[in-house]
Amino acid sequence: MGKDQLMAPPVAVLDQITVDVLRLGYRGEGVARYNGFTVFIDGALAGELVKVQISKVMRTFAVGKILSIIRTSPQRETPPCEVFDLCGGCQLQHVSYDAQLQFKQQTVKDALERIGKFDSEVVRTLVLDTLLQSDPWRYRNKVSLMATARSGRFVAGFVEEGTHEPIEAQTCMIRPKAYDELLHTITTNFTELGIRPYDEKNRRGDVRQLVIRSNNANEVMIVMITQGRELPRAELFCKVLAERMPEGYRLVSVIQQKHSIAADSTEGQFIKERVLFGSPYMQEEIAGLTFRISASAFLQVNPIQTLVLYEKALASAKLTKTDVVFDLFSGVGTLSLLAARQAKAVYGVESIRAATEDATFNAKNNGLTNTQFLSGFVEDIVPQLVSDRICPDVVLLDPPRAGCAAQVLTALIDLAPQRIVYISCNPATLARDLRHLVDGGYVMTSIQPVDMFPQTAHVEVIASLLLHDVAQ
Ligand SMILES: C[S@@+](CC[C@H](N)C(=O)[O-])C[C@H]1O[C@@H](n2cnc3c(N)ncnc32)[C@H](O)[C@@H]1O
Repeated sequence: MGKDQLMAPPVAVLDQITVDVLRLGYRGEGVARYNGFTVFIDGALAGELVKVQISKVMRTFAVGKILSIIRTSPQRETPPCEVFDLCGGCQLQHVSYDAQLQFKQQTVKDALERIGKFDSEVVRTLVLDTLLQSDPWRYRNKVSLMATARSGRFVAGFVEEGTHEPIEAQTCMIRPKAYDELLHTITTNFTELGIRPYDEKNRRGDVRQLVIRSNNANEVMIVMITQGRELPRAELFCKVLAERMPEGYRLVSVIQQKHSIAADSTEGQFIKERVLFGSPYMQEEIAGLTFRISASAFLQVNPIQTLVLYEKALASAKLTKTDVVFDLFSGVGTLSLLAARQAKAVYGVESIRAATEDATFNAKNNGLTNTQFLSGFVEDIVPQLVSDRICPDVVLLDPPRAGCAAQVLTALIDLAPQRIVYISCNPATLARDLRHLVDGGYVMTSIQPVDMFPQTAHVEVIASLLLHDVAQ
């Protein structure tokens, strides 16, 4: 049992205390100690002295709100976004960009030491500086917005932290400026045509979530996640929207994704998709290849940093024309096809069927004949590949935040590829999985944080590993 768990909390709700902020926590919140007890303070920066009012007390920590900043950090900046304090989208707009990059590097180091139990000296030498984005604003090519009704108007926005409540804002500093006008057009159009937001309380209405995606050519896909029924006047909605696109933008696709929403849950379950306008896909150009992307398929959301991420990952993979590659969690085959240009053969594995179909199409469309994409869970497909005696020289891994299942890592250790390049969006699960691989005979050669999500506390990491025998 930790020391904190043994002591009675030295603070109560509404107490006012003054504390030195020691560091940022992994969500970007300030972390302080008060009489040996941990206090988390949103918006406080390391090195600041802050007066705080306690808002919540738990057994091992308390949460406080800043009343005043007595000593201000030189890293503090004025957030340009008017709703920064409310919105759950960004956590670090109040931190200078240099300090954001350092914070992300430190988050990765902390996870490797704390969760992976790696030696601090090893971590210090392996974890490189975070790769920056030269213009760290308005980078997203996709936003997912919650819908609600306010005073008879249709409203859609990022949600307030810890709630399902969308925030109304004139603009958002991490999406393209043209999305402001586009969103205004969509929501006005919805209101005028009687397309209603889904109401969680009485379980009525249509659109629960609105997804806007665009590509390098400013072509736009709109996805409406709705409950079961057909959308009223959908055809007219699409026609008006296509006519009123922001200058330089073109509507290429409007999709309704129907979800059932169970009576005892707010979670929806995907039922089927209906193309209301244009194509079921959008296109994107990445490093000289063209990709088609279905509405339900994953694509990296920061196109500029995606190039940096893939270039670094492939440089670490050191592919040659004799290498057989597994690209696990392959999405629409972006990394697989880039790898296929340098390797003998690439096997991609992806659980979303539409994404796997996109990947197969993309390979053919780009004239790459040395790839095969398998639809299913990595946990099921990797053993099948093993039983077919297909052994990789190199494995690329890019799982979701949960990381890799232990059985997948164990299977990879048995397969013993010479190199593993693990791309992760969650340092905690990465650290856990690296420990598994290192205990299984791999040596970490570099850990490269990449800033894919400026202004947020999220960090992407490329971990490169060599089989121990090769590393010797
Ligand atoms: C972080 S994305 C990476 C996709 C791709 N590498 C890219 O850069 O676009 C993770 C992908 O893994 C898929 N996925 C999630 N869990 C999976 C599993 N257990 N087996 C196979 N694919 C899975 C998701 O659908 C998603 O496409």
